[in-house]
Amino acid sequence: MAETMDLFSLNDSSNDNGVLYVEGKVSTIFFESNDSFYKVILVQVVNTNIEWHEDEMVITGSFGEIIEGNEYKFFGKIVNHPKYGKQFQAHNYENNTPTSENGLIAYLSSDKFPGIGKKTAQNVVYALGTTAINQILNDNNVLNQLGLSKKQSETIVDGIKANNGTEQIIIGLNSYGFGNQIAAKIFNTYKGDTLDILKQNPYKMVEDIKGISFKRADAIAQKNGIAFNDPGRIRAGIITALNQLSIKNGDTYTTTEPLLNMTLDILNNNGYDEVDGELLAKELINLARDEKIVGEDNRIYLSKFYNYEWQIAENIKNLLDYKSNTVFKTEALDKTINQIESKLHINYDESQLNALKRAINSQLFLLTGGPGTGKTTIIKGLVYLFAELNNISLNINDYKEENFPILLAAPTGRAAKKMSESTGLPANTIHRLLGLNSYDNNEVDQELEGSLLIVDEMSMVDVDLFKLLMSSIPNHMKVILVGDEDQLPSVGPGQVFHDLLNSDLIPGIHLNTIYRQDQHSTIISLAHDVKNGEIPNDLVDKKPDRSFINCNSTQMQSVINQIVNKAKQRGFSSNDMQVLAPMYRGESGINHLNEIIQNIMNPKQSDSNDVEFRGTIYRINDKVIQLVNSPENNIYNGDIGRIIEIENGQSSGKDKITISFDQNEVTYERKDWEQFTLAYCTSIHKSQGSEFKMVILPIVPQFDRMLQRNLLYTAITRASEMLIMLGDYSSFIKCIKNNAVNRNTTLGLRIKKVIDKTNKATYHDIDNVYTSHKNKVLTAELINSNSIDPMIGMDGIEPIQFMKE
Ligand SMILES: Nc1ncnc2c1ncn2[C@@H]1O[C@H](COP(=O)(O)OP(=O)(O)OP(=O)(O)O)[C@@H](O)[C@H]1O
Repeated sequence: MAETMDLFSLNDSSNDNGVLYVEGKVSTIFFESNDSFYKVILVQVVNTNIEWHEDEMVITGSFGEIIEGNEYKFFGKIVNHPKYGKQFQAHNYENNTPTSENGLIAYLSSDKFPGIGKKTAQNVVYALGTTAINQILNDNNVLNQLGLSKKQSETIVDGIKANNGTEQIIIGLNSYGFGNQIAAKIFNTYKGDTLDILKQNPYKMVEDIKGISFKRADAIAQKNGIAFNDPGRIRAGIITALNQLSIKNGDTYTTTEPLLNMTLDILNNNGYDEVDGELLAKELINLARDEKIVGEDNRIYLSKFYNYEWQIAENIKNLLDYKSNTVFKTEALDKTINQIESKLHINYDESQLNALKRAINSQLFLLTGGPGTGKTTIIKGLVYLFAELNNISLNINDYKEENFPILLAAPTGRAAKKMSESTGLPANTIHRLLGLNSYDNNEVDQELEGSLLIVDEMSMVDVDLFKLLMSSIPNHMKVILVGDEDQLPSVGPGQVFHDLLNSDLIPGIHLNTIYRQDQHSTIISLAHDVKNGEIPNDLVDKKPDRSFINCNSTQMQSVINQIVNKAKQRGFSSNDMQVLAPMYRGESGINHLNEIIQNIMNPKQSDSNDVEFRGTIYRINDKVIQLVNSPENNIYNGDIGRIIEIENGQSSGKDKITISFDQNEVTYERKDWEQFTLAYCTSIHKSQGSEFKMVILPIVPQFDRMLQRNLLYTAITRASEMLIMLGDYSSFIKCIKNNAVNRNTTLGLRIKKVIDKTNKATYHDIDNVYTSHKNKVLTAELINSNSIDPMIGMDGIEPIQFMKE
């Protein structure tokens, strides 16, 4: 039986069964959280079964609306708070304010229950007694025998849920063990229906609420006796599989075989019976009907990604269609660019001049090029050109009342800082620019204000963030997107910059001449060789700025030890020096290398206040990296900081680590320590957007699955002065030869469809969801697969069922 059902029977205090309780009148609410139900209250104790000799007691827990002056009964345990002393931690509670029959009748016949008169209310109360409300909440069928009309029953049930339900819902959520914030999220999503949904289809939460995993829903469902082949379970399995596949592969869509394989993996786990393939195919169709997923040709999308790609394409079209009143003539441009060249002491080359002139006259422009080809130089030139031509002051002190009209942004804090340093103007992360101040934000309320937007490090922008960015850009704003398309794609799904460039429909330029290179610098030319798939003859030769040390995995520890020790002796700080590796696990993986380097760069001192978290030791002065976006703290995935304070929990009851980042300091409680890790060695993915004086790059056969050209290219291009490659020569060669397969995305296709006037198809009239692809989707691929029954979905399903209604 559901746990919530048990809870409601707690009203009878004879049922306390040794559970500790405190009954009392609430005198004050000390604290009430804004984003959860957590409260700290002071209660005048009336009755309790714990050892308590004082009149008052502090009680904490998740409560709905607590009314001062009302009496409640709290169930829980005594805890000893290091600062505040003994408190009662409640996991459950009930309103004890006595309910008389007359009071209940007056309540049910009040205007909260339109259409219910005194007589009907009496009817209900006389039949069910003073626990009527709880009984109805528990099972509204108790009203069936009372001769009420359907409408009357509905009014009573809905009214009780709306008016009285919160308390019961929160108790119910407490009993399922949800933390405060997630409980508040669930309640705010389902309101009065919360407990019904948890009881009948907890899997719905997987579709609706970020942070509820399939496993969590499975555990609740199991308690509530929901069958392994329940449609809700299968749907949630499919949605979870689609999500996991897009996270794992970076794709915006998948195809049947991987989807079905992963769905079955998820569903048939935890000792559950095997789910019948036909049921799975049926729910796939239902999900498409409910517009949770979309099928097109042989592709299957989460609706979100399908819609995002179309929306981005339409936003791009709107920008490109915008007819600006001011088109600058070539002579005017030449003259102004000349002046800027003198001011900045630079002579732009032909393609740079071309980039400046075309970008300034385009509403949307793409600028790409490898390292040192002048992207930053052009960003600065464009800012000056735009300001000069539009008579705009670049002195931000002149903008006391109005916003600065030129917006500069990048996906990470570090990249934004670099932009700001090179232009002398303010730059922001894209999250900050859009005012996204929480992890869950997926809507932007306001359009951006300004006349020019330049975004750098575009290769790191995923489809979610780009959709948000594009939807907040007004059509009159000029947009310049800058990046290096040969770098690794974004961590999140999509390959936006690659798709924009390859659509061939958006104006743009590819800078090819390498400028940041003197006679002694060979790193950049190596990067360009790698990018072009060429194996340089001198890859392993010792150069003034790079070297290659041949070693195998077992020698890695000793080699890294020697290199880092030597670099330290030569005055390199841990900020100047960055070890980059592709994977976390293994002898040459990030975790192990971090341990080795931590011992050299920040060894244990007799008085160091070390703390441990999941096998990693942290101490003051450790270099650490943020692993998730935390817009509320203005800290983003990939930001590097240093531990400046460790508070050991003896005095406060909570362990805390304070980290200083470029932009600010953040204090993390132990529960949030998974948000960062040591950063002496970081992943190549996370190093995007950053540059280091010395890069140490171990590449070994153990990294096999990751050995791709864009990985090596990204790593090499992080080094500004020195590059030390070590490991296995043939693994380096494998990287150069392996030009990574692109991600599965269709943004380019959407852009072509939306922009290409000859092709009439648009988002709104594409009507090919599963159309006629039954055979392709559910037979050919599956028959080729040994792991799946080739007849999945074939029995009893007609092609018409695959069509969107
Ligand atoms: N036309 C030019 N003449 C002389 N020097 C130039 C020219 N263009 C760029 N440079 C110089 O080349 C160096 C690299 O340029 P820049 O930093 O703009 O390249 P980038 O493409 O942004 O590189 P990265 O992506 O690695 O940051 C800079 O020192 C810059 O001043």
